[in-house]
Amino acid sequence: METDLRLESSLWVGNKRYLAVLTGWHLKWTEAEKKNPDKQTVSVPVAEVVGVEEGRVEILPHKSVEDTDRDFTVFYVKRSSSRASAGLLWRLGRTQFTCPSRVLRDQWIKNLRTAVKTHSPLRPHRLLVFINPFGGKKKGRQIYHSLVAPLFELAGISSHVIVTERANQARDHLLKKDLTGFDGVVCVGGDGMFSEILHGVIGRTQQEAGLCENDPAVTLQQCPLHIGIIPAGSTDCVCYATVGVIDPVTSALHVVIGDSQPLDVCSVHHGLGQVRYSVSLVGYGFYGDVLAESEHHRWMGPFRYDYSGAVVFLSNRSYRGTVQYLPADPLLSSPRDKTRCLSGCGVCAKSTERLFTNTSDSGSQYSTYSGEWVSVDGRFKCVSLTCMSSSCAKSPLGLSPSAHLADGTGDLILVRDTNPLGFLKYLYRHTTTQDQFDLPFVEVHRVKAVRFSLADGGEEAEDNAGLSGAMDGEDGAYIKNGKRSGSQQHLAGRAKGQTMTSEDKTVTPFMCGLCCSKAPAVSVWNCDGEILPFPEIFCKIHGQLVCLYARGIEDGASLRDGTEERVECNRTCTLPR
Ligand SMILES: CCCCCCCCCCCCC/C=C/[C@@H](O)[C@H](CO)NC(=O)CCCCCCCCCCCCCCC
Ligand SMILES: Nc1ncnc2c1ncn2[C@@H]1O[C@H](COP(=O)(O)OP(=O)(O)OP(=O)(O)O)[C@@H](O)[C@H]1O
Ligand SMILES: [Ca+2]
Repeated sequence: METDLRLESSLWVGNKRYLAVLTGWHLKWTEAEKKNPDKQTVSVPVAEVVGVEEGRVEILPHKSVEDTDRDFTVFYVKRSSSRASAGLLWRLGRTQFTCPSRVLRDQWIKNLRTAVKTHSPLRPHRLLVFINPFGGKKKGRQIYHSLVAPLFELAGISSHVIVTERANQARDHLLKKDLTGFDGVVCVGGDGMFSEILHGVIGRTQQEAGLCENDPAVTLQQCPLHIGIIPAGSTDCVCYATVGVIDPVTSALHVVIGDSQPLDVCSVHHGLGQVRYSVSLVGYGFYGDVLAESEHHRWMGPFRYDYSGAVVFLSNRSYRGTVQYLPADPLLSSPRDKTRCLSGCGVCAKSTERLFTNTSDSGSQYSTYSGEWVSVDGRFKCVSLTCMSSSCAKSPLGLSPSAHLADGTGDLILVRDTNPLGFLKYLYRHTTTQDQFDLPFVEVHRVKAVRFSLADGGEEAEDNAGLSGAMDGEDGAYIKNGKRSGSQQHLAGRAKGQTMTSEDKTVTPFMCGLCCSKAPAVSVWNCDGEILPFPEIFCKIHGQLVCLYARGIEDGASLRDGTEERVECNRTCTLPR
C-alpha cells in the first residue's frame, strides 16, 4: 500500500520550485534551490490533511476556485501555540501547488486522497449537529455557520443540523430517533449541552444492547458514535481538558480529521432507579452550592459562577458526611505523581490494553473490583470526584492536574472543614501551579468507585446492602480508617439527617445577612453543571465509555519550526512545579 501511494516530483509553490514527496504517512516539500543554506522541509502528516482540491482554491473568508488544470490545493492542520491556554491552536493551512503537467496533477490528487483515506479511518462522513442557541454568550449559531460549517464542507462531511428549541431536545433525539448513517454527534454549546449528548449517546447504546443503565453492577457498553464538542458555553471544561484550548476552529479540525480520544465516564446512582453521567465534576459542598446559587443569576452569563463563587465562599459552609471509596491500583499511577495526561499518554494506553484485550469472559472487560473499601467521615468544605483534570480557563491545570482522561479511574478530592483563609488558599492554588493538595486539610485518592452518605458509613452500608453488595471488592469488605469525632458520633446516632440541630451548625459572621440566614445541613451535588438534589449517591467509573473527536492536550514543547511541524508526543510529561 505504502509503495503504491509513494510519489515524488518537482512542484511549484508561487515562483519557487520544490521537491515534493508523498511517503504514504507524510507529505513533504523542500525548496529545490541548492544555494539556499536555510532551506526547510515542510512536513504534513497525511492524517492531518483536511482536503485536496483541484485548482487554486480558497475557502476563507469566502470560497473561491480558480480552475486551472495544472494546479491543486492542499488544506491541512497548522499549529500555533496559544498564550492563553495549555494546548496548541489549530488553524487551516493551505498550499497551492503547480505541476508540470495535468497528468501529474491528477496523480498527486489521487494518491493524496487515497493516502488520507488509508491513514485516517475514523474520519466522519455524516454528522448530526446540535446547536444550543442560548449557551454561553449565545453565539452558537454564528460560530457554527461562520467557522465550522466551511471546514466540514471542505472535508466532504454532510451534516444534519438541529438548532435546539428546548433543553434536553438533543438528548431525547439521540434516545429516540433513527441514527442510521451517522458517524458522530457534534454539539455546539457548553458543558451542559455536552452532558445532554453524553446521556443520549450512552442511553441509546445501552438500550440497543438491552442493558439496564440504572443497575450499578452492570458493565456498560462502549458507545459507537463519536462525540465532537464545538465550544460555545460558559465553562467549556470538557473541551478545555480534552483539547487544551477553547477554540471552535481547533475543535472542528479535530472532528474533520477523525481524531479519537476515549474518555472515562462516572455513573452516579441514587437508589436503584436513577442514573446520571459525569466526566468532569461530581461535587458536593462548595461546587454544589456555587451551582445552585448560580442558577438564580443565569442572566449574568458566564460571570454568574464568579459571583456565586464569592457569595458561597463568604457563607463559609461545611457539611457532614461519610465518604467511602474503592481505591484504584496504586502501582499504576497516583494523583500526586506530578505527571500530566497529554496526547498519546502512556498510562491511558496501558489502560486501553487492560480494558479491551485478553478477556476470556466478554462481560468482564471492565475489570471486577479488587481491593477494599476505605471510609472517611467528617465535616467537609467540599467533596469532589473528577474523571479527568477538569482544567478550564479559570484553572488551567484543573481540579486534579495529574488525572487521566482514559485510565478507568477518577480522583476523589476531600477538603475538610477549615478556616476561610485556608479554603481561599486551596481555591487560589487552582489558578497557579502551586500544589492544591499540599495542604493539611486536603486529601486526594485515585478511585474506581465512591459512595457518599449523610449518616455513619456502617449503618448506611447495611441500609444499601443491595447496592454495595453489587459493587464490593472480591471480599466485599468495608474498612473504617477514619476515627469518628464526638460530633460525628452524634450525627451517626440520628436518622439520615436532612435537618440540623443547633450543635451541627457552624455559625460564622459571614452568614448573617450576606446570603442566607441559616446554613443548611446538606448540600446538593454538582454533576457536570447539573444539580442533583439527593445527597446520598453511589458513583462508579466506567473506563473509556465514550470517544471524543479529540486527541488529548498537545504539549507546546512538541511544536517545532513555528507552525507546520510537530514532534510526536507519546509520553506523560511532568508538571511544571
Ligand atoms: C481566589 C480565586 C479562586 C478561583 C478558584 C477557581 C477554581 C476553579 C475550579 C473550576 C473547576 C471547574 C470544574 C468544572 C465543572 C463543570 O463540569 C461545570 C459545568 O460547566 N461547571 C461548573 O459547575 C461551574 C463551577 C464554577 C466554579 C467557580 C468557582 C469560582 C470560585 C470563586 C471564589 C471566589 C472567592 C472570592 C473571595 C472573596
Ligand atoms: N434551546 C434551548 N433552550 C433552553 N435551554 C437549552 C436549549 N438547548 C439546550 N439547552 C440547555 O442549556 C443548558 C446550558 O447550555 P450550555 O451548556 O450550552 O451553555 P452554558 O451553560 O452557558 O455553558 P457551560 O455548561 O459550559 O457552563 C444545557 O444544560 C442544555 O440542556
Ligand atoms: Ca480518568
